[in-house]
This record gives sequence, C-alpha cells and structure tokens, in this order.
Amino acid sequence: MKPIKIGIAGTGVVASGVVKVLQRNQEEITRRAGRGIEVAVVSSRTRAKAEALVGQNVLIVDDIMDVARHPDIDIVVETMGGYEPARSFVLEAIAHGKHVVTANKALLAEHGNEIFAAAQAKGVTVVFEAAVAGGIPVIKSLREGLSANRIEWIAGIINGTTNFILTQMREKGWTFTDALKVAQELGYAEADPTFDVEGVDAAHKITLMSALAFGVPINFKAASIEGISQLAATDITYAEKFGYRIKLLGITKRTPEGIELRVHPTLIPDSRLIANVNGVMNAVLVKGDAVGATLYYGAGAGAEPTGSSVIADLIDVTRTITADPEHRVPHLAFQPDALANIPMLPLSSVKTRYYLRLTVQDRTGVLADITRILANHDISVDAMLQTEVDDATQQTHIVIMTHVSLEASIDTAVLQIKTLDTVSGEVVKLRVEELG
Ligand SMILES: NC(=O)c1ccc[n+]([C@@H]2O[C@H](COP(=O)([O-])OP(=O)(O)OC[C@H]3O[C@@H](n4cnc5c(N)ncnc54)[C@H](O)[C@@H]3O)[C@@H](O)[C@H]2O)c1
Ligand SMILES: N[C@@H](CCO)C(=O)O
Ligand code: NA
Repeated sequence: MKPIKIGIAGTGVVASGVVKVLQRNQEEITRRAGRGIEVAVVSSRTRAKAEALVGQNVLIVDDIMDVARHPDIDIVVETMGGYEPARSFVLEAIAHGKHVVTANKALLAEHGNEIFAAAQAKGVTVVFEAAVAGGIPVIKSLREGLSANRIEWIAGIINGTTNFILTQMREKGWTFTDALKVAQELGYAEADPTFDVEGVDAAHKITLMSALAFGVPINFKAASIEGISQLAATDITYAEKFGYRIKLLGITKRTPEGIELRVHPTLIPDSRLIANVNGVMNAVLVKGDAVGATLYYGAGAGAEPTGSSVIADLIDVTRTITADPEHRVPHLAFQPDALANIPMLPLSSVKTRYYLRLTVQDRTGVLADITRILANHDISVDAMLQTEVDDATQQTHIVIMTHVSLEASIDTAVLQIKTLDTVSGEVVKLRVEELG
C-alpha cells in the first residue's frame, strides 16, 4: 500500500521529535500502521530551520494554509502552539477533509468544542495524545482502556516544568528562577512560561481529561487555577514534618452535586507513589469504579517523548482511515450525541483536608481563639505544630492540618482568624488529598 502522507505546521521542539522518531523507527512504525507514514509538506516561520529538520526532498511552504489545503496530504500535524493561527489552521485542514494530530492543549481547552464539532461534521478525526502528559498514553487509556468504568476522579502531576522546578528547589536548593531557566533551556516550558508556573497549562490538560472522563463538554472556564509562584519553601518543609510532599496537581472529581475541576499545590502523603514523581516526569492517577486506582507515569515533556505520542496518534489515524467514520473511536470518548449535562462546581463547595499556616504573637489564649473559630465553622483539627518563638519578633508559626472540611467554611474561618490582633500577615491555605 502507498504510504500515508502527512504535513507538519511548526518545526520546533515537538516537531523535531516527531521527525527524528519517524525516521529512526520507520520500519517498525510501518509494520504497526500497515503502511508507511511519510512527511510530505512542512511549514515553518524559518525555512532554514525546516530544511535542517527534513532535508531537501520534502516540500517546504511559507504559508501554513498551504499545508492545510495540500491535496496530497491525509493528516496534518499541528505543532505551532498558541490560539491563532493554530485554530484557523486546524479548521481549514478539517474543512479540506484532513485528519488532525495536535499537541496543543491550550487550543483544545479553549476552542475544542468548536473544533471537534467541525471534525464530526466532516467525518475526520482530531487526536491529541501529545497534548496531555506528553509521552504518557493517558488519553488512549481514558478513551479506550478504561471505557468499562464509571470514572470517579483523576489527579495528576501534569506539568513537567513545575514538577521540575519543585524538585530542584526541594532536593538541590535551587531558586525558583534558576530552575525555571533550566526548564526553558531543556524545551519543557511553554512559549509563555507563566502558563506553566501559574497552573494554566495543567488546567488546560485536566479540563480535557475531565471531558473525556465524564462525557461532558470541554469547560475550561469552570477550572479553578492556582500555580506555584506563591508557594513558600517554608510550607514545603512544614508539610514534610507531617509526612506530606507538595505537588502541583490537576484534579477533577465527580461528586453527587457535580464536577470539581481544579489546579493547585496539594499536600500528598509521602508514602504515595505519585508523591515521589520528580523532575520533568508526570503521573496521572485515574480512579475507576471497576478497576480501582490506576497510575500512568512517564515523561511529560521533551522532544522525543512528545513525538512518541504524536506518532502513536498518526498510526491510529492511519489504521482507521479506511474504517467508516461512525465506527471510529469518538474524539472525546463518549458519542457526541450522548454528552451529559452535569454542573461544574465552584471551589467553595470542595470538601477535603486543609493545611493552614498562621503567623501569631506568642500570647496566652491565641490557640484557644483559633480553635474556637475553627470549631464554630465545623472544622475539626487533626494535627497541629507550633515552631519555636522568634526572639526578635516574639512571633511563632502555627501549622494546622484539618479533617475533611468544606472550603467555604475554611475561607470564612480564615477571614475571622485574620481579624484576631494576635495573628499577623497572610494565612497560608493549602489543600490536602489522600489519593487513596
Ligand atoms: N515542548 C514540549 O515538551 C511539549 C510537550 C507537549 C505538548 N507541547 C505543545 O506542542 C506545541 C509546540 O510546542 P514546542 O515546544 O514544539 O514549541 P516550539 O516553540 O519549540 O515550536 C513551535 C514552532 O512553531 C512555529 N510557529 C509558531 N507560530 C507559527 C506561525 N504562525 N506560522 C508558522 N510557524 C509557526 C515556530 O516557529 C516553531 O518552529 C505547543 O502547543 C505545546 O504546548 C509541547
Ligand atoms: N510546558 C509543558 C509541556 C508539556 O505539555 C510542561 O512543562 O509540562
Ligand atoms: Na499523553
């Protein structure tokens, strides 16, 4: 059979991984796909970069739309990133009957509903394994491997850059700034690294997994997002004293009231496997009612790991290209006419355990005032730690681990605690997930 011809828009880190692995493993990829996969057209902002990547025998075009419209192409690969022109490019390719493979979670989290609807109408596939947790085949697991289950929750370390930063800070004492700089040099970070450090990239990814897990439309606006830029090294140390590690987690949970969707630094018991996932590695825990908890681990970023996922998608599309569209695996795991209308919950209705750190004056009655306020809001204390009094300021830190409480109650209690004249500065609040 003749090889499948593909076009690539954007020749950066991910595209280079795709081209290299396609070349290196050509023979095995052909045996798996049933026919060869050949890069036929490439578009890049810099022709020299494209030539260096694919050589002289591949057509290089200046306008990305010439990839989207090229008559010889069956599948386009979008590795430019960003919202525009990526969105227009993908829609144009779909309009021309091309299947699309993309690594772009920002695009799908914001414009996925429009893109998948266009693909459905045209009978083509849009696949995005590379967009979530880089090289880990977690989309495939959610869409196919776990399709017997009612998914209960997903919790994942799904941003390599921030996990790399947290690891270097904790293990090697690097500064946040130095660790970020190295993550950028290694090609892990987004073009705008605030997407990584402020939790936006993780929110894009957990939004996509939430839609796949629960069969609901993609709803990025419902995500509550908190990154690691405000996380103090002190809290990493105190958490360790209680036997916890702090990780930036993307969490989505089905509750009787609706769906939680959130990203924030989270305390995790240090005995959990996921608490020991370090460096650029990602890990996603998926809890299904039948299978129980399953854990997917691997490189969340980098050229070849991400290229691995792009190529797996290319092989999948190649295999199904001859099947009738209605017999293909649905883009978002559920049949498009079977999406559910479950409410997305605000952060105030989250129920979990909390870590609170307060700075207080060392005076009698402080602790009693604080515990009284907590009790008045139905918050019970599980463990408490008080540090030595600082001689100069006469201040001390009180760290409290609560039992499961309602976030709205915690927030009201914290507001009241802050009005006590013995309490100074901010009260640090972090969420704890047992992930059992
Ligand atoms: N780097 C990773 O480890 C990784 C992992 C998973 C997903 N992703 C995603 O993959 C995508 C690409 O990331 P990357 O790290 O390869 O980025 P990159 O910056 O290395 O490469 C992007 C490429 O696209 C080209 N490009 C951008 N805008 C263009 C335009 N308007 N016209 C033509 N070319 C254009 C750039 O010149 C560059 O060659 C992003 O969506 C990113 O979120 C990256
Ligand atoms: N910037 C992303 C790339 C992979 O999606 C990360 O650090 O995880
Ligand atoms: Na993946």
